[in-house]
Parts: sequence; C-alpha cells; structure tokens
Amino acid sequence: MKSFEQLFAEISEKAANRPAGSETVKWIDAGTHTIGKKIVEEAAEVWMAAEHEGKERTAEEISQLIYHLQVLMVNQGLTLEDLEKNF
Ligand SMILES: N=c1c2ncn([C@@H]3O[C@H](COP(=O)(O)OP(=O)(O)OP(=O)(O)O)[C@@H](O)[C@H]3O)c2ncn1[C@@H]1O[C@H](COP(=O)(O)O)[C@@H](O)[C@H]1O
Repeated sequence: MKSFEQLFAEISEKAANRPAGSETVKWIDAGTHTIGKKIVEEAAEVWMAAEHEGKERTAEEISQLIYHLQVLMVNQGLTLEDLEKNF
C-alpha cells in the first residue's frame, strides 16, 4: 500500500528517469490532451461506479482517477505544494 504522496513521488521519479516498461512514461509521452481525455473518462467511471457498482469498484476507479490526475500534475510541472496551498 502507498500513500498519495508516495504515488506522486513514484510518478515523478518515473517521468524523470524513464525506465523501460513504465506506464507513466507512456502517459507522459502521450501528452496533455491524451491525459486530459483519460481524466474525463476516469471521472465518468467514478460516477458510474458510485451509482451502480458498489464501494470496492468505486474505490478502484477513484484510485485510477487520482493516478491520472497526478500524471497530469507532473506533465504540467505542478507539485503537491501547489495543491496544498489551495486546501
Ligand atoms: N496506479 C497506477 C495506475 N492506475 C492506472 N494506470 C494506468 O491506467 C491504465 C488503465 O486504465 P484503466 O484501468 O482505466 O483501463 P480500463 O480498461 O478503462 O479499466 P477500467 O477503468 O474499466 O477498470 C493502465 O494501463 C495504466 O496505464 C496506472 N499505472 C500505474 N499506476 C502505478 O503507478 C506507479 C508507476 O507505474 P509505472 O510507471 O508503470 O512503473 C506504480 O505504483 C503503479 O502501480
């Protein structure tokens, strides 16, 4: 199990060092438009899971949405501090 902060650190490290086989590198290379579309898709899946599929599926979809939001943060050069100052 890893925290929000640990996942962000891992995504940042993968984007910087570009290891072979990394899903994160694939998404970073795909770019802002593709990541943004995936975020919209995942957000819709969160909504549908919450209405129809139960807690476990909803948690899975939220995890995927958070992963893609963090990938977009790295793509945009944003840090966790950039978010936290708005909380
Ligand atoms: N948490 C994730 C993660 N969540 C989603 N994805 C990506 O999102 C894709 C899956 O999207 P979906 O599940 O939405 O696919 P789908 O067919 O729509 O599935 P459902 O939503 O219908 O279940 C995967 O192929 C990955 O590209 C993730 N890719 C990586 N991670 C984690 O990120 C870290 C770095 O991973 P790598 O860069 O691969 O080393 C590791 O801790 C990984 O576990």
